[in-house]
Amino acid sequence: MIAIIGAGKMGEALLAGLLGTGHGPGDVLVTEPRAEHAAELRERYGVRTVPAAEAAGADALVLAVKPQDMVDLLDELNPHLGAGTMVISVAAGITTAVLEKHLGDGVPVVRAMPNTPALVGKGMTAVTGGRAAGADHLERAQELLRAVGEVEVVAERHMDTVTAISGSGPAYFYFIAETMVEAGVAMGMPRATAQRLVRQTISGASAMLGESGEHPVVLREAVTSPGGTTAAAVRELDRHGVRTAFTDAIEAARDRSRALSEG
Ligand SMILES: NC(=O)C1=CN([C@@H]2O[C@H](COP(=O)(O)OP(=O)(O)OC[C@H]3O[C@@H](n4cnc5c(N)ncnc54)[C@H](OP(=O)(O)O)[C@@H]3O)[C@@H](O)[C@H]2O)C=CC1
Ligand SMILES: O=C(O)[C@@H]1CCC=N1
Repeated sequence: MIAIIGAGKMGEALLAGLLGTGHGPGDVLVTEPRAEHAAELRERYGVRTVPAAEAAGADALVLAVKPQDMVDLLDELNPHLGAGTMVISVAAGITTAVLEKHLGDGVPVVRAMPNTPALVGKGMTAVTGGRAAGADHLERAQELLRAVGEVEVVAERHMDTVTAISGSGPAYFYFIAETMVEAGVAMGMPRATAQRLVRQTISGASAMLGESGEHPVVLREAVTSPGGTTAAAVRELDRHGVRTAFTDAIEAARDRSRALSEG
């Protein structure tokens, strides 16, 4: 049995992803404190919603509450954890040491960082195990998360960088998509046309990146005709320091993830 505590944006994406890839609604319990949202989840997914104390007995317990709510939740769960329960936290910044401190030293914990494309089975998740998590726990966690996309095992020291790159990463692409649509509209293009062009362009570019195995520089060079439009556009991006802005943005996300572990 899998239990998910916190069915917000990420918890629900994992729930929908798991149910869409072979897990039955009878295999998943959900804890959601807001009665109205809990009723929606029961209606939409056919899952059972239960109090946290009951979810704590599941074989795999996924914690998807905000980092700021995590310590209170861990203290609440501590007395109710099942003997064989493995805890998987997806919270940004919350270290395995914090999880172990509040759940007990012998509890197998896995820190994971998924992303919202899990909703459509295209997630990218990085995982790292705590002190009591053996190879079998890490394998079980990977198997569970592979249901919603790809999984990579990383050393814990990389988890804040993972959070900044793949955890927050989808937002950077939506930001670019939004900017491209608005640019088209500003130049007089109907909004629906601009949206269609941008959606298919980003989805096509990302399919090429995923399927060709080429470095992004090679793919960008193939679009950049000598003396052409792309070269003019890239020169403007460089003039405005977009590369530096992106690097600074990713560093800020990493630093925010680190700060979240400090409460
Ligand atoms: N969004 C994303 O792309 C990603 C998020 N994450 C991580 O996932 C976690 C959740 O983020 P996100 O989904 O964006 O945030 P949301 O605010 O959308 O979700 C948090 C959910 O937790 C619920 N909740 C709060 N306290 C409890 C509790 N004690 N028991 C059960 N449920 C509770 C909230 O309910 P209510 O609304 O009623 O308060 C809400 O539904 C964070 O730790 C974040 O770092 C990780 C990777 C990507
Ligand atoms: O914005 C956040 O804090 C979460 C973590 C990664 C993506 N969303």
